[in-house]
Amino acid sequence: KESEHKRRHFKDNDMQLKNDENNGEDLIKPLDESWKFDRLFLDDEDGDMFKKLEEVKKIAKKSRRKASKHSNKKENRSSPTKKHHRDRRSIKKEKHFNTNDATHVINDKTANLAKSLLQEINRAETFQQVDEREDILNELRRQELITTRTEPCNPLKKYREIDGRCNNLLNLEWGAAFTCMNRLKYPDYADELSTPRKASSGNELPNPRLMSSEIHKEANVPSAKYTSMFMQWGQFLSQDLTQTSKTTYPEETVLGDSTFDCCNPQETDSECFPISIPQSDSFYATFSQTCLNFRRSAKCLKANNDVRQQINSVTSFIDGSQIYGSLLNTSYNVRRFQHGLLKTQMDIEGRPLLPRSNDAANDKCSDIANEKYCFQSGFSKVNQHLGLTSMYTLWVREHNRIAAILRQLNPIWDDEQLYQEARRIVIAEMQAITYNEYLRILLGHELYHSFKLNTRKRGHHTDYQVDKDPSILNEFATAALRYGHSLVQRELLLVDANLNVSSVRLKNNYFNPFKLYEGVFDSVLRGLALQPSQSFDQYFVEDVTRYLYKNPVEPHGSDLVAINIQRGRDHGIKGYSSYAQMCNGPLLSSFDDFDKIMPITVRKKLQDLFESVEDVDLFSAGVSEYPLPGAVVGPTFGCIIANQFARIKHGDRFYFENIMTAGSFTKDQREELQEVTLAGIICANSYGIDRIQRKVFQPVDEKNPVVYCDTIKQPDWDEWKQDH
Ligand code: HEM
Ligand SMILES: [Ca+2]
Repeated sequence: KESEHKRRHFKDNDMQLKNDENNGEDLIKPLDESWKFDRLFLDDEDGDMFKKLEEVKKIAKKSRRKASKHSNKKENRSSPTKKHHRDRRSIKKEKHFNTNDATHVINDKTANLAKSLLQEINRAETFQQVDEREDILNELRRQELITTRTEPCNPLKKYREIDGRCNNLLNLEWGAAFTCMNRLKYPDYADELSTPRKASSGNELPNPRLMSSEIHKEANVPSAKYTSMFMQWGQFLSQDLTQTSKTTYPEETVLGDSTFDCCNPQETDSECFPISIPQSDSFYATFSQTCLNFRRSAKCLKANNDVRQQINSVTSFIDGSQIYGSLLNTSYNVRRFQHGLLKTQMDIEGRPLLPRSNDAANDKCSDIANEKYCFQSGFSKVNQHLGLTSMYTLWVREHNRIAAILRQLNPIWDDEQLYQEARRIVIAEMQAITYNEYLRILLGHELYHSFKLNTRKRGHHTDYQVDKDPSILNEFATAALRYGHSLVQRELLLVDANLNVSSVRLKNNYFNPFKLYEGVFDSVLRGLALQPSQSFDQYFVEDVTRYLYKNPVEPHGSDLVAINIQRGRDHGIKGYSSYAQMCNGPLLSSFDDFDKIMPITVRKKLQDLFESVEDVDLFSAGVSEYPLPGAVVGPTFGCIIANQFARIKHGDRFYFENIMTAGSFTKDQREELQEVTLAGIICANSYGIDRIQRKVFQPVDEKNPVVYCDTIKQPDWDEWKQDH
């Protein structure tokens, strides 16, 4: 009787999805209350655990079969060539849009966004099947890194798996580390399967370094609206969500980037895809530099067909994986295994820092000869620059602070329970800051609300939606979220307790986090909160376009903008116009249409460089769009970003505002967490900061004055006393 009951649920859900497809109005339609996977288990607490696991497996199998049937159909329909023609035809058919600026572009938006989100739910199935080819799994097992993979999921477990598996109990690998990225649009490879995108005529696309130096020039335009803390949160968050793997195996990801010198003519690696520097280049030519190193992202072995996909080596969820790691062995490396704490070491003032790198000889950062050690965390880029390393430090401190509070409240909890409970709280705090503070500013009112990204205040909750695929979208990782590169400043300010200011130039300090040992943590955070970031626009600072990762013995570095453009082509990301159309409806059928969305100067350059409107790279045009009203980004990046954050909110079984799931907080706990702010976290974890503005992503002004830390609300941790 019970299984019949469950079957009925599944059937209902099929119908529900069909209805959803016909309904373009409601963006994310809540499914019927009875259709809550966790509830099937939670309602029946005495049931036999083994039977439940069997049930989960059966259901997962069934859904895979369904997905594969579905995807076969889809594949036929969207074979690259047919799809190509369809796109062309529809571009011709649609009307020109007759608006004057980005404000009007979104008028028609809600219905279109809704449609695109629903279409993607189907696409997700095409790209995200779990392929259990034994040879691949064996290879992964051999690496002995993905240890949790062979264990069955426990649907009642209160804590997330480190590798993100078992979050979605119907699709166990959705959002897990080391799975294929998802996509909004079918990839556009020159050979339709794998080779980097070319112009629609078959010719080469414009040179990425030329585009960078012509369109994305160096310019210093500080923002009046957001601080460097906003930039820093964006980068920190991006490292929780996505890291495209350069290698097929997890253990090589740290070193993968620079082990091949693709500019060396002797290098025969087939994955090399170097960027040539035009002879006319006014900067690199002075150093007789003719090439920038670039190696293609690895092909995802789990993809279910021959069309190349890329690998996300971290968990797609906001789950603190940059702190805790995305693989079990990384997570063990950073734990102290005592009182639930993470490992730390002390600065000269006796304040906690991240632990020492556990591979100083090979981390390409530590200077062992001079006894200077870089830091270790859950993610390999932690040492990239001082602002980033400080943000990581803040969160390791926060974890240990919470673990200590919990231990006081519940002295009987052991290391594992303290670690997991502190981790669960820290993740909730990161989610609260992201949805409540960060996205509100990034996306502006329209997109933020239409994608239901708001965190609800007191008394409210969210419902998990098992049909939402949280996996990171390639377009989000490879173009839209890289919007943040436009916000990066040349220098990082250090502001001491007496407001004396000094600065550290980015280009001279890549992978040079040693100042933290001297006790600059507080000064870095004050600097991030007080300094404006660069504006979001087509311009970038030279510290990233000429000196990226410059090492002390070289006069120049690489060019991040050229790399972003090349990366888009490497991943077969379609041209900008197809995303602009998907997001906003209006068609960009001639270059003149661009004038409504971005500066004329940019349009003219694009027109000079590109043969055809549909060839323009997504990253390049996306960063050039005018911002939406009240937002940082423009309509196309905004829509891709909102879409992704909707997926990892509604499609995360452990999202902190969910009720009726294995990992749900109590109502009172949830309400405490809903009010967490980054200002509060900074106050609680820095020894010398006693005042700060409440909204740290926005500059200090009359509406956002500097206030004393003790006036900033902190959660009431008594709610976590076990028998409370
Ligand atoms: C000083 C600041 C920053 C530096 C030096 C930096 C540098 C880099 C580099 C070198 C890459 C790899 C590029 C490639 O090989 O394709 C990258 C990727 C990326 N960056 Fe940044 N970045 C910075 C800030 C930011 C910010 C503020 C954001 C977002 C708000 C951001 C978002 C991303 C994303 C989403 C990726 C792609 C990750 C992936 O999936 O592989 N970055 N960045
Ligand atoms: Ca993550």
